[in-house]
Amino acid sequence: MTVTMEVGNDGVAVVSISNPPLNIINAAMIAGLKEKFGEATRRSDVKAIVLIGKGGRFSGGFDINAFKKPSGDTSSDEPSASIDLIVNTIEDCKKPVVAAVEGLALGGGLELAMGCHARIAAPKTQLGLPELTLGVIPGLGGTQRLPRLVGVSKAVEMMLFSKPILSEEGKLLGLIDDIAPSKELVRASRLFALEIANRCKPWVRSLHRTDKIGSLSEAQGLLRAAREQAKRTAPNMPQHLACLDAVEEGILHGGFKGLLKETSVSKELVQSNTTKALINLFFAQRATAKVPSITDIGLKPKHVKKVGIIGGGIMGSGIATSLILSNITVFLKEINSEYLLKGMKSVEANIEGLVTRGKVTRDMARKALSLLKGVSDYSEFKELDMVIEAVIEDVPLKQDIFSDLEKVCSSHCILATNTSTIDLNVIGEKTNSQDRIIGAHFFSPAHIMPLLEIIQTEKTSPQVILDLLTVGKIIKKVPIVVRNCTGFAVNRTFFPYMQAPQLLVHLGVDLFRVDRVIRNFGFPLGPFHLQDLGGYRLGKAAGKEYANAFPDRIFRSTLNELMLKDGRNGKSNGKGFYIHKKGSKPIPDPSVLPIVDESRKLMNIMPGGKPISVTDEEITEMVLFPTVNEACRVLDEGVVARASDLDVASVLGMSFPSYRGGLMFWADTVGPSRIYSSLKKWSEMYGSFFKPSRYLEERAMKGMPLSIAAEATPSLKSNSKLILERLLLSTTDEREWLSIRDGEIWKLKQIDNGMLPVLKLCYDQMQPCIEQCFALCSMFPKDSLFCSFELIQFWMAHGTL
Ligand SMILES: C[C@H](O)CC(=O)SCCNC(=O)CCNC(=O)[C@H](O)C(C)(C)COP(=O)(O)OP(=O)(O)OC[C@H]1O[C@@H](n2cnc3c(N)ncnc32)[C@H](O)[C@@H]1OP(=O)(O)O
Repeated sequence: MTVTMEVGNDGVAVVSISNPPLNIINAAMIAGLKEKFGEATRRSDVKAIVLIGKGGRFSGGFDINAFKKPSGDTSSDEPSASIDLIVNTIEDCKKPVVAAVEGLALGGGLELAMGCHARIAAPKTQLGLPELTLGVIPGLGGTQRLPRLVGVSKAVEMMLFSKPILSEEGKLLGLIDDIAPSKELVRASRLFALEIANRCKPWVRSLHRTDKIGSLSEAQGLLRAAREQAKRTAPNMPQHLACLDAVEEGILHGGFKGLLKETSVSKELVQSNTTKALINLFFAQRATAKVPSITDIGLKPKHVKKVGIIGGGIMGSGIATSLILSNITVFLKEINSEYLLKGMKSVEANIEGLVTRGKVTRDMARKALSLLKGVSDYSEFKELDMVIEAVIEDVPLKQDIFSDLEKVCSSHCILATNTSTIDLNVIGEKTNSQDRIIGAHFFSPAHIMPLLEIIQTEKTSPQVILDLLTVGKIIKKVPIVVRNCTGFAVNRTFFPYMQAPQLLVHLGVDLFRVDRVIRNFGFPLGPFHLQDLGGYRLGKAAGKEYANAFPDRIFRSTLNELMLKDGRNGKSNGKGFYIHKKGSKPIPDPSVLPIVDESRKLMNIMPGGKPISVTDEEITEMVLFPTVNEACRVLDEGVVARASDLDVASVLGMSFPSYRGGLMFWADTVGPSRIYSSLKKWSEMYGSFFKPSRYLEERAMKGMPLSIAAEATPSLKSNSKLILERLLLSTTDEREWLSIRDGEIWKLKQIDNGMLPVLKLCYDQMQPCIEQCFALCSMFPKDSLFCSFELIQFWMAHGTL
């Protein structure tokens, strides 16, 4: 990480920031910038300054790692930077400063540029303030300068939706002063800066501008409407309203007061659980791209240009839509011309829907549809790079298709299936191509849902996995690579989520209450409503698979069968637990209650024949703790590489509320021991459905978080910082941890399910002791990685073991 300065003969100092790959801003960079700007201001040969980001990307913003401070630590580098760096050093600089912006300027990156007196951008540069997606607000003056540069309405839209714009739009809005081709960018910026110095161009301090704010009543009207919208669309995200408050403060009392408000609000938000949860998701999502033994072994991804899709139903047409929108040619195959036409029309309707919602332009839609070819035989399949089978969940049918594909496709063609439950080894049983068979499990609707579950068998080749991962990235999905098992990672983890509500209802709880409670937790729909969407035929087929695979923990409900017998198949025929009418919101259907009663009688599991009495909190826990329990098994069996993959999968695949950080992150905030003891109690009361898994029991007994993967422990040997993080310190009555944050060691105590810092220690002093401790621990089995805090303190005091 460096900040350098070069002064040219023209008297322009070019200050460059470099912190590859994204020039992320941190404390060292802030110090470097202050130093170079100080030098440039002092030097008499410098007339003007140009600020650039090295490596073709101006800056991805402030270092998000700095937001991961332990609770209670209110120090932060960013607030002081807002005044010290952006106002005092850059905006109030005695020499004009021009930002030469290329590639991207996001968050703190754009805020840095907005502090300059002008901005020249390369074409197609992304400009945005995405901080709200992380639970914080722009903290380097963005809430004040963006409204002053582009107007309140556009600024609020850009911040609340966290959607970047391109430099071309930025120029129209006044955020960018000029556009110059990448090669000319620095030269154009130098000239612009000199023109300001020579007073040929205005010297603008954007914090002082008011011309774009409009009248007070107009601005307040806009903010009122934005607040109403934020309350509706982001009810559990405090940062949305906080951001609007900061904007309003600046409008009412001036930009500088606005900055102070922004700073104080930022400090508070950084401590919030929402921020911690969203930051967990940010890093979890990035981690999914790194697959051990796949992405780290030097393979190069193959270019996938032509893909065949077999089946033009909801899934097939959704997948086709995703691919053609990313410039991949699709051959959609159906068994006859009638079904083919239906499939093609479905793709067109998907694209039209995206155009209507402003997600895709007419031009993009036309181009995408030109890449879609309908076929009813395999004659074009020889040329394909990949085929994705998306037919109904019928084992013999899928086996026949794969056997045909092996014959008609070239030997390098990837053979993927979109099955959501069936074992891939069974699907490929009639072929000799197991090395190129892979699961590509999309979530419905496939052109909208962002998750792609990639399933590898023990025979799938790493190249094939890498190629599908790359396709996933190209079509803008978040791919998680998982191992083959019934239901794979996502559906398997969530099958108890669909079953527990059924069990609760048979214990006498009202089904609509269950849905309401789960919605209040943050899911967009309750589990019964979700079952309506999937349909009861699909539910029955999937239920059979789980009953075969996991007979020890299945709840065999009669309700599904009775629903089908009553002619209810959920949304598809308008009748389920809810009444579904086109164009109106589904409403609870009271006529389903006698069916529920009949099922209750048949199952007869209410203790003493009487409905149980449970609180809303217990309902949430009885639905979600079994889900966490299954996630523990998925983790324990190595179906996913790390717990954070399940956080991403739960949010993107199952709509688990993002502000809770994902299933495993949330489970760790609840605490494994609480989850374990509740499940144990319920398993004694209501049976083996609730029986705690071995993994959960182990973690609960050791007081360890669920999200530390078991296989992570041996690799700790090579990284003493990580060792420290993982060293669980057991004392007589509390759980205590050591944690390293920004080079400092914190002793944390578990209080009210949260980890609070109670002591700061010196890392350098502690390090040799920890290494000795680890050397000692490594002589024992993995499970004995425990040592007491008192013992470490003793070593520290005596300097030896
Ligand atoms: C005070 C301020 O107002 C507060 C802020 O500035 S908060 C930060 C605002 N900025 C953002 O939210 C941008 C976050 N980053 C992104 O969205 C994407 O990284 C991007 C669109 C910029 C680039 O995407 P892409 O090219 O796919 O690169 P991506 O793999 O995501 O990132 C590369 C590496 O940089 C890291 N990174 C990206 N942005 C980061 C940030 N702001 N802080 C710390 N690390 C960051 C990623 O974790 C990844 O690290 P890894 O290689 O160790 O996994």
